[in-house]
Amino acid sequence: MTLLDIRDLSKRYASGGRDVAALDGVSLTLAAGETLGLAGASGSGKSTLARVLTRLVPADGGTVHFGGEDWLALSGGELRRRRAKMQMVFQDVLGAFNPRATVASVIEDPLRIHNIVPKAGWAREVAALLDRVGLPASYATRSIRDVSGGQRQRIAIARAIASRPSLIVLDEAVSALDVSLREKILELLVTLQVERGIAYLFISHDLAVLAAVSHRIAIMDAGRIVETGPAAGVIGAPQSPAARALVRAVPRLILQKEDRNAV
Ligand SMILES: Nc1ncnc2c1ncn2[C@@H]1O[C@H](COP(=O)(O)OP(=O)(O)OP(=O)(O)O)[C@@H](O)[C@H]1O
Repeated sequence: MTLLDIRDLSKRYASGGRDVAALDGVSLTLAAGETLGLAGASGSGKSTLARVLTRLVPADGGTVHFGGEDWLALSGGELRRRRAKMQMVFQDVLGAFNPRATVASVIEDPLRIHNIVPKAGWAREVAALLDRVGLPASYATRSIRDVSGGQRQRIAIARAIASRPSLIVLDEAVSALDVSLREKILELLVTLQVERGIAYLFISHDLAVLAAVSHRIAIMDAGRIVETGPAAGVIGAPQSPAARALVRAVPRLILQKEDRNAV
């Protein structure tokens, strides 16, 4: 079942006298429960796509249907309500939080905003979500600034799944972590996906990361999707110059991993 249908999305930026087509006719689909890996060189438009999809910046043209709804046409209270279903995890998104914010308050936000459980149930729900991402319930009272980078990403994932989304957009979500932490977070994400049927748009400049989690991979270059296919195909036999350059940058051993089964 198609969950996300992106058609001909465009976004231009004018900066310093330059006019940049950050998104230049991007079309992609994502099935329920699927991971689509999105790779591309720096500046190819990956983060712009994440920001347009999550409604942080407006598109100039094109359409997005999410769960069958005209996603870019939603506004106000309707958009706020529907946002429960599309969450995001960016690179250290919680690092920008108020240093006095507690872990509990960060995870309670979506419970409150989306009215997931009544206030009396928040503490129990926060404890369950922390447990689900591998952290003790005692972390709830810590300040968000007093936890490590890896723990912060676990908390960001707990916050993202709190509103029971059908899609999570992850933009370089594991890029700041060292290799062993990164693997653990990727395992957690795959387990959560299997348990809850969540689809991921998984953005990374690192094909080795995408090889580990993606069912399909799309390659971006200069605001365009230049290649899409099953992960094993794109990595094993890249067709476009952009995909070939990304594959060349990854050690051979890592790419010998088995492809994830198609959903
Ligand atoms: N707010 C902005 N103002 C002006 N130009 C921007 C802005 N955001 C992005 N761009 C430009 O749009 C293009 C795409 O940028 P984007 O950040 O989406 O690429 P990216 O693939 O995510 O890169 P990276 O991997 O380095 O994050 C780049 O040329 C960038 O300079």
